[in-house]
Amino acid sequence: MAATSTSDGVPVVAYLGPQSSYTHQVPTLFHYEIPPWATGLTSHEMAQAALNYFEQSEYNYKPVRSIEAIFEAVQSGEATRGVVPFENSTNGAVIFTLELLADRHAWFKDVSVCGEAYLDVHHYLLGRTAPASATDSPLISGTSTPTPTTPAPLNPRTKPLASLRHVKRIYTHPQAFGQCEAFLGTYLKGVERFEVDSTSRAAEMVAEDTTRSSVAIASSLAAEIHGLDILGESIEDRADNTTRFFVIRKDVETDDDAIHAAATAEGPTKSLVSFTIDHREPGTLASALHCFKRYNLNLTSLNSRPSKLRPFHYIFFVEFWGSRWKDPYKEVDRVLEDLKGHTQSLRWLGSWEDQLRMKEM
Ligand SMILES: O=C(O)C(=O)C[C@]1(C(=O)O)C=C[C@@H](O)C=C1
Repeated sequence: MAATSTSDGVPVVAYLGPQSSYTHQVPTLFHYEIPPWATGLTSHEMAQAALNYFEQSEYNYKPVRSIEAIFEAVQSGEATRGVVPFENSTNGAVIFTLELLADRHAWFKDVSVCGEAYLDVHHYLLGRTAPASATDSPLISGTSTPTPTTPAPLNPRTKPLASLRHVKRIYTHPQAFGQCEAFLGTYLKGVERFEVDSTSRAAEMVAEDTTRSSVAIASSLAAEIHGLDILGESIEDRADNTTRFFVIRKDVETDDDAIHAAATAEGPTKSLVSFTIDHREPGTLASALHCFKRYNLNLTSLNSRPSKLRPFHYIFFVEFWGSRWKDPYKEVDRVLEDLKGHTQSLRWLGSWEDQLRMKEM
């Protein structure tokens, strides 16, 4: 990772703490790609190896409390890079990150996206096994019963590994709840849910719960770190559950080395922009999007958040093929120029190597 250094000369990477969150397990924390020592390891083995690797590595890893704190650490210069979740293949966009990228008050005006990473996410149900009297009761069947409101309920992919009858509270990150609905709806229906800042924080809280009646949805690594029992494994709704993370940094526009590296890199690229439009006129959004078609720049994602300028007015986020730093035919340059004529506000939010297309090469 080419990085400017912090005052002691060691680059700092901010992630969602405490240790063992999924942002902590992103391979990007090493070199933007899976390191050679991790080839062939399962994600759990890789995460374990990663923790050991952190000790001797040339980066300082800084766990922070929230996604917002990752942006703050990068904007203030406290961290050289930050790793934030952007979207999940089952549960969609991570709105906390979109909200921060919307940056309505220009608090993070120097922050941009400089990389991405995809991580297979397998969730575990962590807690304490039930006292003997409760474990005596049989486990429930594992098939959801159709009801008038849910005529075709999702069936979970796995069964609990132990009785869950003693469970009174479930803790996790809101994104993880959305990825495990079938398991929760079948085995923990009606149990009170508490949203916390990260899956690893959820595991930490459950480990501190002396009543032993709460559970966390977190990684297998979190079970190990917090000494929790695994009450369910691979409880995500879909086996192909994947989260895409962004790597963020500050001041790329004045980093000649980074720009040179991006300009000479061979892989496919992607960029992200945000804009607002006056969408009271028919066709304004279509005209803005048509700019990308004019320069043959494929769109890969479209998101929106309320602009908060007036009700039902939006900030749109558009991701597309191409890089501001590797733009021999000036398509990205020209699309950014053309967009100015179709938007009220416009911000380029980064260009980076497209890891999805890299895998296909
Ligand atoms: O809580 C964590 O462990 C995170 O890294 C956050 C996060 C997310 O926000 O998407 C990351 C991956 C999973 O999709 C669930 C939670």
